[in-house]
Amino acid sequence: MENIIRIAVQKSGRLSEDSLSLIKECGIKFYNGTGKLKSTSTNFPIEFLFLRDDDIPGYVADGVADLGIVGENELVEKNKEVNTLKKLGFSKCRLSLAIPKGQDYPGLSFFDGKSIATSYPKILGDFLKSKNLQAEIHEISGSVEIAPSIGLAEAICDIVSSGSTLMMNGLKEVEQIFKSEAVLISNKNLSPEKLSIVDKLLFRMNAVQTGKSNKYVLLNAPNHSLDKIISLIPGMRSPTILPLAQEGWSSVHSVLSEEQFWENIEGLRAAGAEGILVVPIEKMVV
Ligand SMILES: Nc1ncnc2c1ncn2[C@@H]1O[C@H](COP(=O)(O)OP(=O)(O)OP(=O)(O)O)[C@@H](O)[C@H]1O
Ligand SMILES: O=P(O)(O)OC[C@H]1O[C@H](OP(=O)(O)OP(=O)(O)O)[C@H](O)[C@@H]1O
Ligand SMILES: [Mg+2]
Repeated sequence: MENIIRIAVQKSGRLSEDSLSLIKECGIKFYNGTGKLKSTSTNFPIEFLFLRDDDIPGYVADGVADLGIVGENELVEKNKEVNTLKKLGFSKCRLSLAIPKGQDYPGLSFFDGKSIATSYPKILGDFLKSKNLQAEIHEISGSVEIAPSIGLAEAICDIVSSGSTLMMNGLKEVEQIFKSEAVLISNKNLSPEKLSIVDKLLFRMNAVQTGKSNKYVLLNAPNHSLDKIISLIPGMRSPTILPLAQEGWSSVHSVLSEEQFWENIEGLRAAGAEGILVVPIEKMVV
């Protein structure tokens, strides 16, 4: 079917919730009851396939799905020919080398001649090669952190986020070899009809992302400091200035990134701004 796109998302796991929230925030409605592996939106030409994340790059490369949401770690590991359309800013983690807590770590030479358990043999293999290290890679599909304690390997290479899984298993992180976040990928040969639907989806995703990274700021300021305040929070085109009922004061409305807000808050207060409100933005089209 040409007038509908198929997107592959993780069925259940670390990517699922944020992937589905993003799609819902784009105003796309669908049903995803437990156990249902396929679903069609009721208000956007998109069909969902709920899959294991390992299979998503391959399905998108083969054209079974037109789009997919997957971690960069899985994408690079599977080494499939797809386009990466967008970083999505969630499921941020890293792939790291870790060793038993009590071991001395002299640097990367530690791994020469050692055995390393991992679910990411390609990324690890490429890293070892780039450092001219010879190590034996033991590929296992999960619970990698257990490997050293059961004598399967002397070190591991696995996903780390907070580091608590490593700590609970008596390991310490010694090298970060890859940084990852969720990305939107697409098949390389989409028809013009499908590309036009993908463009509409990207437009919505950009509006959601831009909205999230910006804030709507309202404050009261004495009129004599308006020039200073406008220079600190210039906004999209320029701030809105409305007179307050009290003579000599104005309300200033502007849009700025959260970082800009924190960078400028002292300056705003020093210029006499008060009653400062910071409001989240749901969608923003620039
Ligand atoms: N602790 C974490 N914090 C943040 N992101 C993570 C974390 N663990 C994994 N991820 C990211 O989420 C992706 C999916 O992780 P998950 O643990 O759900 O995978 P899985 O167990 O292989 O799932 P599946 O059953 O779909 O194969 C990973 O490939 C990685 O990109
Ligand atoms: O540094 P941390 O915050 O502890 O996160 C890292 C852990 O998270 C992931 O597993 P997950 O909990 O998703 O379970 P899984 O083994 O089922 O993939 C990953 O495989 C690590 O084991
Ligand atoms: Mg998986």
